Amino acid sequence: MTAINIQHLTKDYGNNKGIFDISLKIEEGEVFGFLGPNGAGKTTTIRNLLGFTKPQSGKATILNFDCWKQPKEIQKHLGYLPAEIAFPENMTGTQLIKHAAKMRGLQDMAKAKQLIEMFDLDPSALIKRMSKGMKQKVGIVCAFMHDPQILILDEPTTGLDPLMQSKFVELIHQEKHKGKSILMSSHLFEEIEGTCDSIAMIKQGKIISVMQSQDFKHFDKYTFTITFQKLPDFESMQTENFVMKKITKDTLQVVVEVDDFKINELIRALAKRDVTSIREMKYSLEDYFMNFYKGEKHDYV
Ligand SMILES: Nc1ncnc2c1ncn2[C@@H]1O[C@H](COP(=O)(O)OP(=O)(O)OP(=O)(O)O)[C@@H](O)[C@H]1O
Repeated sequence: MTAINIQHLTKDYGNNKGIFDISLKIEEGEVFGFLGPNGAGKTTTIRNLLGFTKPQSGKATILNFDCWKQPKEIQKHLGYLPAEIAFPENMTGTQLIKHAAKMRGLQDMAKAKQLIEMFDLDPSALIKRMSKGMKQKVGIVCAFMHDPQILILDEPTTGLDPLMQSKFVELIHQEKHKGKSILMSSHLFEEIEGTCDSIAMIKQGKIISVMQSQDFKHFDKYTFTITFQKLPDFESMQTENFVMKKITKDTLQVVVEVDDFKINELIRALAKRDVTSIREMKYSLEDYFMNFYKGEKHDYV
């Protein structure tokens, strides 16, 4: 069964802001990454799924329930982590978690306890005294504790330190293993690259591409900016068999792109020369997608 089905959804805020004719399908048991730069329309799409806003046209369903007309039915099966959590500040984390459980009629707090331990959270503090990361952990407990079939997570690792981010990835793997359907938004490719079965990219309110994991997992290129000490080394490097993306004589700098299987070759080439610095450049989201679509597929618009 399709877990989340978005068909031709449009929410136009004017001035080209909003989402326009968005269609996406997330199948049962699938982890789906929703990627896009700031302001691209990720939260707007998610707010429509939650039934918070009415689309001007199109339709979204979760487990075949209409997101706008049947949000209560959906709630029973849904865990939601908002991008910006607005908690009542005068409660402690424990009170809030208990309150959220009561609202859901949840008796069994075993999973909540397990999550609190996993994320090393002390929920006894007042929420207004909590750091952003601690609040995020409380949000994660509330989103996952009732073991929902569907999870919608809006920028879930915001505020988490690297250790906690990797715990979060572990949690996603556990939930996926149990057959949960997960929609996860992010503006960081690396964040969802390792967890998602599919990734959709949204830009200026439109879906510009959808990729399956077998496509993006095979994309392993690295880009390095290398600075040489001496002109002859800088010049001779250009005769080596590497893709030079940029050559700057003034600074004796080259930008080299290599496939992961050619890394050793690059190291050998550099060992012969006097290098003053080498820096790996992270691909931007768009670079990843643009590279992927170069040559192979042409549905990039
Ligand atoms: N209620 C609203 N009224 C008017 N414009 C809005 C409203 N909500 C969102 N927008 C605009 O719609 C666009 C999409 O916003 P949205 O919050 O969906 O982006 P996002 O992809 O979630 O971004 P971010 O990564 O920054 O959270 C933005 O230009 C935003 O300013």
